[in-house]
Amino acid sequence: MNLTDSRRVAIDTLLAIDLDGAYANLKLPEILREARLSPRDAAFATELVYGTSRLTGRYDAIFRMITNSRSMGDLDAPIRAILRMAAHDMLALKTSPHAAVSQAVDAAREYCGPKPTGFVNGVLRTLSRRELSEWKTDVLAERDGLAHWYSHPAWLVRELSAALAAHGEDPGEIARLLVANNNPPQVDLAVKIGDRDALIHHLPVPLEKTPYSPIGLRMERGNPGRIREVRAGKIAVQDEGSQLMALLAARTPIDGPDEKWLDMCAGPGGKAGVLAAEAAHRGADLVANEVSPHRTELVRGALAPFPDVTIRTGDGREIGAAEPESYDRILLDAPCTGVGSLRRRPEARWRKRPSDVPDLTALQRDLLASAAAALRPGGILTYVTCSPLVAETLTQVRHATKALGLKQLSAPDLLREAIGTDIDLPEGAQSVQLWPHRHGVDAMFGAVFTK
Ligand SMILES: C[S@@+](CC[C@H](N)C(=O)[O-])C[C@H]1O[C@@H](n2cnc3c(N)ncnc32)[C@H](O)[C@@H]1O
Repeated sequence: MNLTDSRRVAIDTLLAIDLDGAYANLKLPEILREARLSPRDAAFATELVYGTSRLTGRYDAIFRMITNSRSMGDLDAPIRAILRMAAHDMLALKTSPHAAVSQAVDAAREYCGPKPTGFVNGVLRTLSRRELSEWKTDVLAERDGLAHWYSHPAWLVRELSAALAAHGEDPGEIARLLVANNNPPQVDLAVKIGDRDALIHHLPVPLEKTPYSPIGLRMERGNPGRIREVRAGKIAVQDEGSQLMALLAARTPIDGPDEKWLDMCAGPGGKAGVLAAEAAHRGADLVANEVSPHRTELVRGALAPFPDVTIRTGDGREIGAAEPESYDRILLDAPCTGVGSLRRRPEARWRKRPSDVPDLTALQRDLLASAAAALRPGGILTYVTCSPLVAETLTQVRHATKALGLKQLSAPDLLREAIGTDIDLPEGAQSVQLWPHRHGVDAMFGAVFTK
């Protein structure tokens, strides 16, 4: 049996991710376009790429056991990709060991010549002799076994456990969180223009209402691009957690005028779309600001149905000084590690470093100071991250109240009262921290302040 086209596509994509820092969601479609696979083979290649990328840490731990601690980094890149893919083929997709091993050996020969075929064959045969549950017991018993088995960097597991505890959750839930990070998310849609209850019956794919967001629809399967309203920008693909944060920013009641709104870090324009729809209903003017020119163009695309929004490129850190006390309502959806949305980006967790955090938290602090200065007294500032890490969330809230003198409002109460969302959150929490394993959404954080 020759190497199948779907496995060749998977190996090429895994190599590009490993060697060139490619993103699976961009590279795979490019390679699939050239390969012209049948829809079924394309789906198989997609599962191989995404599944292998998500569970790389688990498979590497098993290979270290089989090879007496030989590091995967010492192997040639194609052999690394082939072994990981074959492990996923066998252990997760339940391809027969005979077929999976023979495909891997063919692949090794095609990519690297005959020399490594014996090694690949031997390692995979050893892997196939034990059940998944037996490997699990052994890997979990290792130091950092939880991180290895659930395929996350060990530092990140420590940070996520600390975040669960700090946000009032049970840190014993960490394994459930890691499992949820390894499950591909459903597709959520936000209805920006139109009535969700009327639309749900007229759209060409089966949809349900999201459990928490009053503007959300959920698709378990299918291609949102088939929906005309999605192509027209009236409905947008957006995680339900992000929808809730945008609604929190838009609907928190305010004393006095409510006319000038700012989205300080708007790219690529997801939450700005929700804000624009709300601003249009309520006669407010929205400024959508973004530092990166390329991402400003994405905002322009996302806001095409809302021509009244002012879209501009600029550094949010300068707005406070340039436009002091000018805005009634500000959303600061801050640049962050993004470790709350690991479900979406299978390779992302391996690219984050603990050393990324201090630069980001410094930027977040500067943006918060600028937002606080740009807010008029009595205005509303909503601080959001797609990360639950303590340094990016609760530490920044403390900074906002202690150093910047902002007053925090209860975001859980506001979710209930202003958005009508009854969501299970820890008793006494003042901020909202959502979790994939608890709420089925990205781990978004939101805190609301006034000054
Ligand atoms: C978390 S993303 C925002 C996501 C967006 N609100 C949405 O819902 O689609 C953070 C954005 O902040 C931008 N950014 C980073 N530094 C900035 C700065 N100094 N001023 C303004 N925007 C900045 C990044 O380019 C990125 O687009």
